[in-house]
Order: sequence, then structure tokens, then C-alpha cells
Amino acid sequence: MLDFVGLGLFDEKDISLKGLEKIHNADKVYVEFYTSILMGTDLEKMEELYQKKITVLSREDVEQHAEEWIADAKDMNVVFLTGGDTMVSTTHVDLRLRALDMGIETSLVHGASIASAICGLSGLQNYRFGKAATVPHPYVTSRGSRVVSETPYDTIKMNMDNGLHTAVFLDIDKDKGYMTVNEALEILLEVEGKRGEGVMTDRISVGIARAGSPSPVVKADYAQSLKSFDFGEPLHILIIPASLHFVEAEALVKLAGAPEAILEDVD
Ligand SMILES: C[S@@+](CC[C@H](N)C(=O)[O-])C[C@H]1O[C@@H](n2cnc3c(N)ncnc32)[C@H](O)[C@@H]1O
Repeated sequence: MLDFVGLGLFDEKDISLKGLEKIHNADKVYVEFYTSILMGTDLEKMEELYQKKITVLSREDVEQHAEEWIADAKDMNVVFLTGGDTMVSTTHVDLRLRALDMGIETSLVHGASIASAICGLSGLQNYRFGKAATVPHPYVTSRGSRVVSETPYDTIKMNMDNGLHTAVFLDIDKDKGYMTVNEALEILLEVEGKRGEGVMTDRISVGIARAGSPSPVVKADYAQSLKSFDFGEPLHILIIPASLHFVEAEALVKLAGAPEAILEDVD
């Protein structure tokens, strides 16, 4: 049996009782921290609370060599842990399908996810979100030119045209670190400036830091101002709202300190 268990958002205590039960019954427990990471804990604290040894898998272990560790699940209980919900904004459905092809039974234990936390913390309605985007760190080519992905900007623009908000996930890179809301806004405004377009200028953006922690930060402001706001420690996520329903605008003013002027431009 291969059990996929979502760890929730912030520390080792965010796991569900069902998830914990799966770990207690497991012969082997694996975790990956490349799609998301619990910033309020570490492997030692997790192993202490869960009373199990946990092996950390790299992206390569999960995406290229999965058969090697999944095979044990043919005659053992193997648990695979992931930050947030195990199947939200990850590619882990591929792992599940591979396991099924190998004749291995699978199960899911869901965890609190950033996808729903952003709605709760900001007051933006979950049914008004379109396709999510990810802002990767810029990279430098062998010839020395800096390359910035324009894909997230295109996604925001497409969603905006359809009246939909965009959740913008921020890159987690083992060398370059955790991207901040500030860096992501700089990158998106750079693309906007280069193209001479105006999707984000004069619009409210929302930054959220450390969802699920005792002190999450939620701040809404015009992109140019928000890019210098201090959100503190990671993880961060950015939301680019489309037009706002009046309750969403009121929530952004009261829950995220947005300028009251936004109350005059609502649906
Ligand atoms: C690719 S998503 C994976 C989502 C995860 N499976 C879930 O369901 O929550 C990871 C990105 O979401 C955002 N994120 C995840 N947890 C967060 C948290 N607790 N606070 C703020 N942002 C978070 C970060 O931008 C991070 O890079």
C-alpha cells in the first residue's frame, strides 16, 4: 500500500490524526520538500513527534527514480509525505498512476492546503480563482544574459481578461532559496514595463507570508507600493485579484489593510 499524506501548512502538528495513524502503521516513511516545505519545523522534530524515521527524497528521487522506492509498497506499508495537500499544485498524481500500474494499492490523506488558506486569510472567494501561476527565479544563460519567464504574466493577464483572480506560487530553489513576494512583484512589473502593458499597474495585489503559522502576514496594496513591504520570513505567496466583489474589497480593507479607495471600484 502506498499512502499519500498531506502534512498541512506550517509545522509538524498540522498533520491530521488519520495521517499520523498512517505513519504509525508504516514500514517506510518518505517526505519531499521541493514542492513545498513546512517552515515551522524540521526533520528531527517531525521524527520525534511521529516516532518514525523519515527519509527525504529529492526531486530526482520522486520524478525519475520513483520505481526504486515505490516497489516496496507491493508488500509493505509505504507513506509519502508532502507539504500542504499532497495532490494540490504538485505532480504527484503521476506517482499515484505509476504505483497503480505496478499493481500497488494507494490512498490519500488530505492536508490543509495553501490553495484554500489564501481564500481564508484574504477573504477572496475560492470560486473566483483561475489558473495558478508560478514565478521562477530568473536565470543567467551561458552567454551571460538574464532570462525572466513571461509565462506567469501571461497567466495573470488571461485570468484578468476572464474576471478571475490568480494565485502566484513562488519558486523554491535549493540553490537560490525561497522567492519573496517582493522579488516576484519586481519580476512581474519588469515584464509589464518591457511589454508596455498595464495589467498590474494601478491594481491591488495581495501578499501572504507564513500561512498556517501563529503570525501570518496578509497585506494588500498597489503593486508598486507592495513590492517594498516587509513580509518577513518565508514561505510567501502572491495573489493578483481581478475585479472585486464588494465583500472581497471590504475583506481586503479589513483583513489586509488595503487602501479604502478600492471600495469605490467594485462589482
Ligand atoms: C507548489 S505549491 C504546493 C502547495 C502544497 N501542495 C499545498 O497544498 O499547500 C508551493 C508554493 O505555495 C506557497 N506556499 C505553500 N505553503 C505556504 C505557506 N504556509 N505560506 C505561504 N505560502 C505558501 C509558496 O509560494 C510555495 O512555493
